[in-house]
Amino acid sequence: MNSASEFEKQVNVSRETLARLEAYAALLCKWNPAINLVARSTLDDLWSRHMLDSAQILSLAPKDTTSWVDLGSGGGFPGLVVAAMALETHPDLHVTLVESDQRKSTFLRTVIRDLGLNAKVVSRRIEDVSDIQAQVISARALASLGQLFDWSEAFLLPKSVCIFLKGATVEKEIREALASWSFVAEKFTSKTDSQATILKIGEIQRV
Ligand SMILES: C[S@@+](CC[C@H](N)C(=O)[O-])C[C@H]1O[C@@H](n2cnc3c(N)ncnc32)[C@H](O)[C@@H]1O
Repeated sequence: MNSASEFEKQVNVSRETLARLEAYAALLCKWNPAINLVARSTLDDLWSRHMLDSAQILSLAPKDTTSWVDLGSGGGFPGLVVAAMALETHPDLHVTLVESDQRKSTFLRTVIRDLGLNAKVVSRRIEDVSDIQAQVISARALASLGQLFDWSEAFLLPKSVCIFLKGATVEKEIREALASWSFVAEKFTSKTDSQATILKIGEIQRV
């Protein structure tokens, strides 16, 4: 899938949402040579590898979700895609993107401003943020599951869920995380990569 129209066939979005995502894609392609937001080799497949991969997680969030934190957002995946789609489906949802790289943060703020998204960027290291909690915490391509739990702990509310996009090592990561954490995980096969798993995790507690 290398175009917005193919994306549209897989995800039910309005014309306005698709136009927002196209504007985001155009900004990403413009900025990418300078600050390497995504691997250059994946740009030809932007709509599947990045847009659809990110889009598939919004429907996993509880319907009443109003607060979402995306850790290590990089070029905005999945957080910016969630924020762009949420304007249509979750109008009260606010997304916080935590990204320590200053140039990537500038890019993220530019997209948020240009697209009018209900989102903000916290340009600090995740481990230094202690004043933000959210109902959903997401991350993609950031760290092992155990490290993600360590980082997510400060952001958790009593009923928060974590939605993490994981690769082929997911079972090993779950086994290792169980040494320090108890949790209930639902697994979903990714629509974009049969080797990838989306974890929706609740009831997270340190043991
Ligand atoms: C491999 S990239 C993945 C980006 C994006 N989530 C994606 O899937 O395309 C990891 C991102 O996390 C950021 N990052 C890594 N460690 C971090 C930390 N401790 N605090 C904040 N950001 C961090 C990096 O700057 C980088 O942009």
